[in-house]
Amino acid sequence: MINVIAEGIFIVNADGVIEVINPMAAKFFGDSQDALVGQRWFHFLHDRHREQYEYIFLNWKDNKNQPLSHGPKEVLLTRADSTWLEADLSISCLPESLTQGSPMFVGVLHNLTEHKAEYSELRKQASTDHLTGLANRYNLEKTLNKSWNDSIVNGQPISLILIDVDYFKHFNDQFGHVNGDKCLQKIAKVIDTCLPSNDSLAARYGGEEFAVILPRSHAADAVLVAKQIQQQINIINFSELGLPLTLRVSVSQGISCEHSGQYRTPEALICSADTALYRAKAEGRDRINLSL
Ligand SMILES: Nc1nc2c(ncn2[C@@H]2O[C@H](COP(=O)(O)OP(=O)(O)OP(=O)(O)O)[C@@H](O)[C@H]2O)c(=O)[nH]1
Repeated sequence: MINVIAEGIFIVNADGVIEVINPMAAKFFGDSQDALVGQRWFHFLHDRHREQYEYIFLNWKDNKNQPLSHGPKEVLLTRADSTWLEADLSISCLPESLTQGSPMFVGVLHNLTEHKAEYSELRKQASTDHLTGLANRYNLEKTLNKSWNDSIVNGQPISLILIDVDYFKHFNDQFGHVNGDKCLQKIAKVIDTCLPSNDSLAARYGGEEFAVILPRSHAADAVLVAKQIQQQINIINFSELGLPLTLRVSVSQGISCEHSGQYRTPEALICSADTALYRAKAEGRDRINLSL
């Protein structure tokens, strides 16, 4: 039965030496069944887990109370060809009635590689805006909370820019929603290229509104980034979409900066940038307003 089962199964003695191994477990360990029998199974664990299991197995004989059986735990295998494989490992002590009194253990391995890849893809999708590829609002709020806490702990400033496309309804009405989407993609790309550091984040905040988090940045640094965004957006070319060569878009931007306890929460920082953005709109658009 164990030869056809889709999980990796191996049986080891009290020294951790493999006595029986099924084809799936042999595949996980990266060698033939014959070559694996007689080897200590924990030698195929990544350093991170090897010492722990070696210790448990080698001490088990002196301390029979030490629990060795456990349900699924994530481990990293270092296979015979030195590649890695992420797996769930369960270990159970076989009843003595089955092993003629000598202690034996059965290990069950479940390959996690596909789950991990799917999980990381799902995580990526859950935090990304599908139209622009920027971080979505959920990701923005999560990152802002983290950056905010880091800044407070380290006594560093943090700035936030809110960016809203000007007269975008007019753009959609005149050139169509599909071109509107392409325009948002171009704007997102520009904003992303204006980020000054790896820990800055550009996000789509909502419809035609974007946000930039600038950890370790004073207001003056944020103004420089906003100016760069303004200039680069002003020169976006839409001619390859078949739109007029002279077409120009602009954005209004509101900036807030926390540097010495002005704001009590990340939400207050967002509110303040929003008020500054509102003023930038009211003052005529295509401009940057700094919240004081
Ligand atoms: N194409 C497209 N349009 C969007 C999207 N999300 C929001 N919009 C449009 O963005 C427009 C926003 O319009 P308004 O809130 O009136 O703002 P505005 O026309 O940009 O004017 P101001 O912000 O005052 O300068 C609306 O027409 C929305 O339909 C989107 O994902 N794609």
